[in-house]
Amino acid sequence: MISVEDALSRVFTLCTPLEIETVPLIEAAGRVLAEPVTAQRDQPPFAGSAMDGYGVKGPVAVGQTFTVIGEAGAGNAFAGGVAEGQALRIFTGAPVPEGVDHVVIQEDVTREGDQITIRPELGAGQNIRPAGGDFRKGDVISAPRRLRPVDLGLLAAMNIAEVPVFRRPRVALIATGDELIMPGEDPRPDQIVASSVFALKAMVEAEGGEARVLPIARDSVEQLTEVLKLARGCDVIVTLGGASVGDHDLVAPVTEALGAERAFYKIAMRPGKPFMAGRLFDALMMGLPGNPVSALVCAHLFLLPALRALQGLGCYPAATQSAVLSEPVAANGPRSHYMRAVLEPGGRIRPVSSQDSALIGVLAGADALLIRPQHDPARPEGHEVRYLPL
Ligand SMILES: Nc1nc2c(c(=O)[nH]1)N[C@H]1C(S)=C(S)[C@@H](COP(=O)(O)OP(=O)(O)OC[C@H]3O[C@@H](n4cnc5c(N)ncnc54)[C@H](O)[C@@H]3O)O[C@H]1N2
Ligand code: MOO
Repeated sequence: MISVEDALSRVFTLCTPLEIETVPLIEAAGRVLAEPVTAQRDQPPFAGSAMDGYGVKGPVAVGQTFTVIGEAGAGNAFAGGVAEGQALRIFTGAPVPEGVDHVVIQEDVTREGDQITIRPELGAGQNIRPAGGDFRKGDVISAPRRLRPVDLGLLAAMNIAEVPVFRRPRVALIATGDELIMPGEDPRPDQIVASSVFALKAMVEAEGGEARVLPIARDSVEQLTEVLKLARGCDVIVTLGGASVGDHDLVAPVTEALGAERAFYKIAMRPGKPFMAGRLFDALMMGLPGNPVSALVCAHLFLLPALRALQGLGCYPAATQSAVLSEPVAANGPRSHYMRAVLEPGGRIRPVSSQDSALIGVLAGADALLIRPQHDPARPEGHEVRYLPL
């Protein structure tokens, strides 16, 4: 058995960033920017009013009067200039014309006809946003970068209509087992519902991948072979179950017969020991254990980091955080343990009582995986530990 760290670095050797494609900005949410892009204009592109009021030449004093000579609004610039003693009725977002260096908010003036008088409440601000105060033409957005909603807004403001992004990884998901049915079917007493594939599909999509759920492969060499062949053309092939040593655990022999090169099998971790990875049909192949918690823990630790690497985000383990134990934990054995745990107020963490890897209900009730390193000794309440947020 190899360590989680060793397994992950071997997974990364199987990951090369996918090719770059150009997509319209409107479709770029969550994609990974592949090349730096530069702003096409200054923002704001002109010095503009930050308030509704009157543009004048300062300094401005209480009691001073001005004659209103025109109006400027957002998208409707005032063509002329403003001289001393003159005022321009101006609205938020309007360009400030030549001669105006101060916008007095309308609450601070009294207006009669075309005359305004500055009231005693006069505030201190100039209320003018300088040109380029947000960003300048040529400013660079660096890559790689996962595009968040605010990044799309920024790119739009920079007048960038399409962006270079890494192609989405295509991920085939194959549940295996004679006992499995799909949700909504009428199960026999000895059958169970294929559950983890639904969670995995959502995880893959949340990480920017395109998930293809293939038909359930029954426990026969022919069936599993047929379904695996449907995964040709995908970047990642994920099987669920059939990874262990039982007579019906066919993933290793069948993928090998199809030409898979296995990078490793069995990890010193709990749950998830029978995890395997390698290459099949030019794709990254991952054989996840069947127990739902084992499958999903392996996906957090290996599949999601691999999807990030394929999208050009580099080779990094899943991000962890720290908390303190709210109760003591016993010594850990030779496999690192990813304990289902709940986070509590005050930065504390508590492992739940049942750690059976078949219990998806327990995993759904947890919000963290508390990480116990291999051979970690017993730890008291208050000890600082690392965890993976779920
Ligand atoms: N003699 C040994 N037996 C087992 C070992 C071992 O080292 N020696 N390892 C155990 C560990 S640890 C795990 S984890 C499991 C993993 O086994 P498989 O990957 O072969 O998984 P299956 O046997 O196919 O299924 C296990 C369990 O999970 C259920 N399952 C399968 N697929 C799904 C799915 N898509 N959704 C929901 N549930 C699923 C399946 O019905 C079984 O109950 O092996 C141990 N055995
Ligand atoms: O590795 Mo198994 O995943 O402990 O149940």
